[in-house]
Amino acid sequence: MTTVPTDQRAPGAASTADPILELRGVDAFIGESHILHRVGFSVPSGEITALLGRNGAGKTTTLRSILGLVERRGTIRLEGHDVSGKAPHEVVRRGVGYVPENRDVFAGLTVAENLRLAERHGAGHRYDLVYELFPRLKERLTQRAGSMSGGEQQMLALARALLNDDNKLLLIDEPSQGLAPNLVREVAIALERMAELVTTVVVEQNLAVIRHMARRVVVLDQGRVVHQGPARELFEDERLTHELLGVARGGDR
Ligand SMILES: Nc1ncnc2c1ncn2[C@@H]1O[C@H](COP(=O)(O)OP(=O)(O)OP(=O)(O)O)[C@@H](O)[C@H]1O
Repeated sequence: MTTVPTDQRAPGAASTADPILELRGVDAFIGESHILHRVGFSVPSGEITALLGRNGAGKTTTLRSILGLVERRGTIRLEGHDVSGKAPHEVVRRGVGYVPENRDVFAGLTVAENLRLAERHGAGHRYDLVYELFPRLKERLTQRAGSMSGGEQQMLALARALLNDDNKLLLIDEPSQGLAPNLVREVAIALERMAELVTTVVVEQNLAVIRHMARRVVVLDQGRVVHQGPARELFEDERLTHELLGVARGGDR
């Protein structure tokens, strides 16, 4: 079989290469609680994989396990390298960008300072792209992040993850949470552009957002993978969507 080099593929095209990320038999623990049970899935490069499931299913814990922010066992491979025993800073240094649910910007610092702090030594920094995708940030470089709207803070968090050109994988937790509908659309468009450059795993409850952008889905329930495959297969099957996510086709959560 001939493998098409990543740089010659159409944006978002399915990859025939090895997965960029692979989880096998991953268990995760928070204190005494056993949260993830034998979680396994693969993330092909060059596309968006959505991590779905009801509240408390284990989506955030899965992202945190990849980063080493919770105690985990099992195998996690990034570009074929086993990172399952690595500390968070080591995983990040291998080119993983993380946008947590709470956005995690430095509220007391300006937009420009927040971006400067995200610069990774040794990487190129894509300021032009960041300002093209998020023109509002360019207009607010001297504004303190804490005084910006929730949507603008989300854009800053995404910009921080996108800034380093050696990032190979972005892990983004609930990007549309708490945003007004017009900002949800803006963030969704930015995410799609970002994913053309960097493989993305996104946790998202808003199915209207995810059904347009995700190529693959992984569904979790009670810490276990209960479904994975092409996004279209799930979203075109109303019964399955309802069974796995508790919503009817076309419905948001
Ligand atoms: N610090 C913690 N201590 C104990 N249990 C926790 C902790 N954090 C999460 N959990 C539990 O782990 C399970 C998975 O939580 P997680 O946040 O990963 O789910 P989620 O699918 O991201 O949920 P949501 O969609 O509501 O954000 C839940 O039952 C949750 O109560």
